[in-house]
Amino acid sequence: MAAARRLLPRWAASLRPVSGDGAGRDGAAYPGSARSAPSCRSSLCPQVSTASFPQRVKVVEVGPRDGLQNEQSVVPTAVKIRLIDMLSETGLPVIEATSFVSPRWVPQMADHAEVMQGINKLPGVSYPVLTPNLKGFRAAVAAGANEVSIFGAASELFTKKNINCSIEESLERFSEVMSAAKAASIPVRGYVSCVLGCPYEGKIAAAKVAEVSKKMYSMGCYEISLGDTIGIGTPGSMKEMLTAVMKEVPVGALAVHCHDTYGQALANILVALQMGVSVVDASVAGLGGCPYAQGASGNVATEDLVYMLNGLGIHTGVDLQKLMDTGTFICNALNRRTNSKVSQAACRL
Ligand SMILES: CC(C)(COP(=O)([O-])OP(=O)([O-])OC[C@H]1O[C@@H](n2cnc3c(N)ncnc32)[C@H](O)[C@@H]1OP(=O)([O-])[O-])[C@@H](O)C(=O)NCCC(=O)NCCSC(=O)C[C@@](C)(O)CC(=O)[O-]
Repeated sequence: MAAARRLLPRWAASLRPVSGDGAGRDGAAYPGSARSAPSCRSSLCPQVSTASFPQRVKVVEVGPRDGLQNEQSVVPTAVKIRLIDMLSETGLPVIEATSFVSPRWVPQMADHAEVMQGINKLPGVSYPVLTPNLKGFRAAVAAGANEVSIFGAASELFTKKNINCSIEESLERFSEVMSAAKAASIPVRGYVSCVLGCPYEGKIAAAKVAEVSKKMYSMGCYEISLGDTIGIGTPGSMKEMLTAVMKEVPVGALAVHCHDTYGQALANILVALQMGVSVVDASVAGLGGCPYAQGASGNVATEDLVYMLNGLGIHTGVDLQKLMDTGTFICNALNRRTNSKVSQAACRL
């Protein structure tokens, strides 16, 4: 594997995976204020062996980008800024803020510069943005971005629909972004979409996912986020795919990004955790989808992910109650019901 230098964001050192035997886990369920956050009553929890789980998980919040990019009506910039500012107060270490893509392709993200300039960036929190090419990268840096993500896919047809080029061409564009990012000392995250299935090609071979992931990692991405874009995977296909990818990319550099279309997201994440993955993407209130994967529902709700991790005694640093309040804020602003089962239950109980 090529030894490209990877620029790590500031928070990386404290959140690298710790393959654990369970000893020394602090068990602090809700760092900060727990207030009325729902607790995992042991009588209701399945008897899961936590022996192979990481002690800490870095939760990457993608709601402001992955969530809002798919909204039909225009979300006011002020609402996006408020959402990000509220998320910043929850203890999340990474909040994907927006994307510097063509406004003709994704009109919902056209206010990317205003969002980046309007948010209150807290120390210790990273606010990455998507940049598909050099043009997007330059605009992102001009708007104050200090971390970016490039986004490819393991499917030719999805790549064409999403960023209008082949996989090979996308990698060429990404290498231009990588060079510019390296010169500017900006860390780059890499997404690989359609890792468990494609809306246009159907099943995607795990070997293809491993190949694209390896190429993006070899370019210097510090982390590869494996996207089940249409949420079609199961714990079985997740295990098969991760087994292939982990032969090419160290598990410490992998994240999972699970949409919940088929209701499999948490189960798939659990398998990934058992296999040593310690970075998980999620979207507050389960907002979102992908404009180029019709019918795909949002990412796993961040509230549900944090609830599950709390129940496993895995540290995230995220305040679940503040997260639920943020979910309520954005759902009210969008006039929609939350997709978070935890928030729904908390309202009923
Ligand atoms: C990549 C392009 C731009 C190629 O689009 P293209 O049309 O092939 O680009 P082009 O280079 O031929 O340029 C055409 C026009 O776009 C402009 N342009 C070119 N680049 C940019 C830019 N960066 N920002 C703003 N404008 C740009 C460029 O200047 C030109 O403007 P014109 O001269 O016609 O006025 C386009 O396909 C695009 O913007 N796609 C957006 C894709 C997208 O945002 N998809 C959703 C995110 S991916 C996702 O959700 C999956 C993920 C990450 O969550 C993981 C998962 O779930 O699997």
